[in-house]
Amino acid sequence: MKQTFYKYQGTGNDFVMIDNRQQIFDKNDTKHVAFLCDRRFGIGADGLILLENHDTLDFKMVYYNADGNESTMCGNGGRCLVAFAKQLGVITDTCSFEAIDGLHNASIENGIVKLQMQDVDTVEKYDNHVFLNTGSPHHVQFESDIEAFDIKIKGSKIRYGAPYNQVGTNVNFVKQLTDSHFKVRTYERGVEDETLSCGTGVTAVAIAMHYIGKTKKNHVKLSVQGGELHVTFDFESGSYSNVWLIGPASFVFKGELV
Ligand SMILES: N[C@H](CCC[C@H](N)C(=O)O)C(=O)O
Repeated sequence: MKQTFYKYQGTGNDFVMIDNRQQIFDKNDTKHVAFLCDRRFGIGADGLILLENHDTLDFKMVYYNADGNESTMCGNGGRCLVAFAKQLGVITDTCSFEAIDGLHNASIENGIVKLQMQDVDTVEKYDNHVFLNTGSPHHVQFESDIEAFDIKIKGSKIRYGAPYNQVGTNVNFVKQLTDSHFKVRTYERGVEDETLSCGTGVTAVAIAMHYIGKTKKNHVKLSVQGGELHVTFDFESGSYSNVWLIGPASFVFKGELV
């Protein structure tokens, strides 16, 4: 049976997108998801996203990492899914959808998607890093040689090491550029390599930098390998709310596998 696949990318974090409102995709076939994401034998992507119907909201998001396993929230994927839903005519310029971490509001204008992320009430500050969950788990630490260090070696060591171990975490390396602008490179769990951008990752970095006092701003710019993202938030009595991830989401390709 012919299946139509789309590809989108958000600041270089790329995804195979499937309109699964008819529920025809086999969600348990991990090998098939990994094949579709394979950059040599398949279509190639950091992850795969299903758009599904929802009883009360505009749609539902199901996210898989490139390793074929369903995973936690993908911020760039969520932004791309909003653009995909608009292309399909499921929405016009605003929407609300359900993802694995709950409800998300979003808007799209001129290819820029604003995605509301979950509130963050807990930020763990350690001597040399910060850990928090922005819909996916994120380890955040400074890296002075951010252009030239070996992210795959350093990132996988942290991702698989204690206390994260097999379940793991995403690992974000940060360099401060100004009082509200940071460079970020991310080693992503489930891709097991650097991605050109990580949406929940830059959201974690923005909040972590504010939490440890490296920025006093509540609008932070993050420069990633694949472009630029913005994160805005409110901070009150130790909690972060009204958190928004803002950036471009672009259609790349539509095709069929027979
Ligand atoms: N690899 C992540 C999920 C995707 C996160 C990233 N692509 C984003 O944009 O947030 C994890 O398994 O925790």
